[in-house]
Amino acid sequence: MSGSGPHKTTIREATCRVKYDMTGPDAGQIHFVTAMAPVKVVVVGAGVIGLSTAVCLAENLPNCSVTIVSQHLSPNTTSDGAAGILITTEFPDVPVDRQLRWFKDTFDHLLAIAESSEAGKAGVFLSTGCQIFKEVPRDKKPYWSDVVLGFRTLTERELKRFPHHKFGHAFTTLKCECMSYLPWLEKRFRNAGGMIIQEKVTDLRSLASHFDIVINCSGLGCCSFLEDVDVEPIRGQVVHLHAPWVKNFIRDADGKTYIYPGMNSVILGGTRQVGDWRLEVDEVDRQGILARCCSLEPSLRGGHILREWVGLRPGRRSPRVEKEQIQLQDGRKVPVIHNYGHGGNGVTLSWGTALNVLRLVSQCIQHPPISRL
Ligand SMILES: Cc1cc2nc3c(=O)[nH]c(=O)nc-3n(C[C@H](O)[C@H](O)[C@H](O)COP(=O)(O)OP(=O)(O)OC[C@H]3O[C@@H](n4cnc5c(N)ncnc54)[C@H](O)[C@@H]3O)c2cc1C
Ligand SMILES: O=C(O)CCC(=O)C(=O)O
Repeated sequence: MSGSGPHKTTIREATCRVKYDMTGPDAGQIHFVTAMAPVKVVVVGAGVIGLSTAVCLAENLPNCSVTIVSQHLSPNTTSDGAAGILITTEFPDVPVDRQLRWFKDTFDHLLAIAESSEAGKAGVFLSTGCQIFKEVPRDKKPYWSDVVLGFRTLTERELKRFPHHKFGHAFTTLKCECMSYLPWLEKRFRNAGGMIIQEKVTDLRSLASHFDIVINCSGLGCCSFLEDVDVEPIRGQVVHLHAPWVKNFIRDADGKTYIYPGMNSVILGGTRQVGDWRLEVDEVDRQGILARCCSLEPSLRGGHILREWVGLRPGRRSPRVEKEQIQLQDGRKVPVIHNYGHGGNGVTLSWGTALNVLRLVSQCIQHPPISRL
């Protein structure tokens, strides 16, 4: 954090932390908390990864105070523009059972929201459709098939809709629209006593000098203060179409063409341009997206464009969810927990990787390398 400190920066309704109810059943714990200063945790980033992580920590660790420091807030993060469909790929450097847990934890968390009266406010709902393949895949049943609902193979009759494709899956998954979900999470975070500071971090070390534990959820932004040669942008362009008659999603398994009906528009995608930092809408990309999507779902030709958007996915061979330690000049060792590099799967893995961070922070608190504890 820069020398200006939290009070001189843009603090959005900074709320005080009132974790313990003096009159509640946990009144006995008040003594403990007031006698011991809370562990000060800072989360860098307020996209879907940062907010999910901050909520998990603030709601589950009563002896921690949690602050988010973020350059951009909703609706100006990459997460805000994501299609928000829960679907995953396989990362090469993470054991499959760990990836499965990240996905299942996220799915179960969002399914509970979709089934609750909060669903509309949070922008989370079930979505049914199919994923189709131009060639029959070697692995006909992906490792995540039991996480989604009603997974099955497409019938020959269903496949007739897609003459250029030879195989397909049908299933029900979730769609989590971050334009609604992020403000909803932000409110939940503030209700748990969390504080948000809008500021750019330029150096983790100086941030660490103000906190006991640092959590890095800065997505592609980590490039500005971290040396990680594996991180690169993967540009994605989408078109929002008004076509309310389209109810089911269609995804080409190559990941380049998809049609995702949402609350207010159908999202058509996409592009995956590795190393491309351009944020402007590209005319040629738009024509390609429309042509490919209309060839899968010809009725889209009757829709009209509402808006277009470009985002840069935080590309990495595999997400980085792990702990390291940095040593400050005064000798103090501060744990830094990374949670970034989710590529095109950040919404899909958001709650699962946040819970993973919660487990890592809990270990730090039980075995603190923090000199003041
Ligand atoms: C077109 C498109 C469609 C997508 N569709 C899906 C989908 O359907 N399903 C899915 O799972 N994923 C999807 N994704 C991927 C998803 O958007 C990302 O994986 C996800 O947004 C990453 O979240 P994040 O919180 O890590 O990053 P971001 O949303 O980029 O958030 C990073 C945060 O860190 C802050 N920050 C960065 N640097 C600094 C700094 N130096 N100091 C302070 N703060 C900093 C930023 O301001 C921001 O608040 C899509 C992506 C694109 C581009
Ligand atoms: O891959 C998909 O189909 C969902 C959209 C997405 O995740 C992306 O464009 O990054």
